[in-house]
Amino acid sequence: MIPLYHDFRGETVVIFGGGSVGYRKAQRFATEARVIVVSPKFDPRFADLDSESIELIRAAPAAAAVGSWIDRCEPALVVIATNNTEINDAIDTAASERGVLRNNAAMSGERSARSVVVPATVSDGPVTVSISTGANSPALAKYLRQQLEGKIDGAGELAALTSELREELKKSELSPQQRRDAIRAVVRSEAVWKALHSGDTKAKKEATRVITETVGDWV
Ligand SMILES: C[C@@]1(CC(=O)O)c2cc3[nH]c(cc4nc(cc5[nH]c(cc(n2)[C@H]1CCC(=O)O)[C@@](C)(CC(=O)O)[C@@H]5CCC(=O)O)C(CC(=O)O)=C4CCC(=O)O)c(CCC(=O)O)c3CC(=O)O
Ligand SMILES: NC(=O)C1=CN([C@@H]2O[C@H](COP(=O)(O)OP(=O)(O)OC[C@H]3O[C@@H](n4cnc5c(N)ncnc54)[C@H](O)[C@@H]3O)[C@@H](O)[C@H]2O)C=CC1
Repeated sequence: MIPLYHDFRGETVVIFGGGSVGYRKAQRFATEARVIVVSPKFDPRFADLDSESIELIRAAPAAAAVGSWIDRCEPALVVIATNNTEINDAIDTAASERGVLRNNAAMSGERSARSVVVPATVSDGPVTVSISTGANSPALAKYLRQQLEGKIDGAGELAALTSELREELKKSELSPQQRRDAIRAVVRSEAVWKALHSGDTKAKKEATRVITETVGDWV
């Protein structure tokens, strides 16, 4: 399996099943997408959710009706998380027939076309590290995520800083090779990471110094 990143802003995600798995996936996708959860019962934690992006629909669609629910919601992704195997299979088939991406939470192992896996994720700003065990061991994915938590602190800020520096470098006389060397030196610099971790404003100054050290005068 090859990981890809998908921008869900402005998109709809439909989740069938409002149990503990439906709740976790709803929280996750509501950070970007509009989320619709279809379920006859909801995990009590949904009542405390303060998110305008999540709509709860109390219904228990029959196997023959799930396709029309998908047609009405026009989702970018369908999450399959009911405790009813027959319904889960019917949703999987209906989404597949429509060419809609689906995340089947009730299934492990090999996937077919457009059947995607949700990885465990560690984020710092726009930087995300995702862990998948190829749909073999979710508990291991979670454990590895916990081990990585806190390890990428500062990466979000460094992404923003290097993005700014790349623009500045493009305006200089440096060759493309020199610009690449400069950016590579900045992201590897212990002094830059140290400045980011201490939360002061010296990171840009440090990065500028590292670039000069690497390629000479450039400003
Ligand atoms: C295939 C996949 C499909 C998908 O959902 O995309 C899938 C499937 C299944 N999970 C099951 C169980 C558990 N899942 C978790 C936790 C997570 N599961 C997630 C992803 C995935 N789970 C995908 C593979 C990802 C990969 O490639 O590694 C995470 C990473 C992301 C997320 O869902 O948000 C999230 C951790 C988030 C975090 O904390 O960072 C825990 C741990 C816990 O609860 O403590 C348990 C109990 C322990 C255990 O059983 O391992 C079962 C059996 C259900 C049953 O027994 O009935 C199935 C179905 C089956 O195996 O048949
Ligand atoms: N991917 C993952 O991380 C995990 C997946 N699972 C699997 O995911 C599924 C759901 O697990 P849980 O949330 O723990 O179960 P749960 O029993 O807490 O929730 C299932 C929900 O589905 C609803 N439901 C029943 N019929 C429905 C229908 N026709 N349409 C819509 N909703 C319907 C129920 O009312 C309930 O709210 C199970 O198949 C389980 O094996 C379980 C644990 C983790």
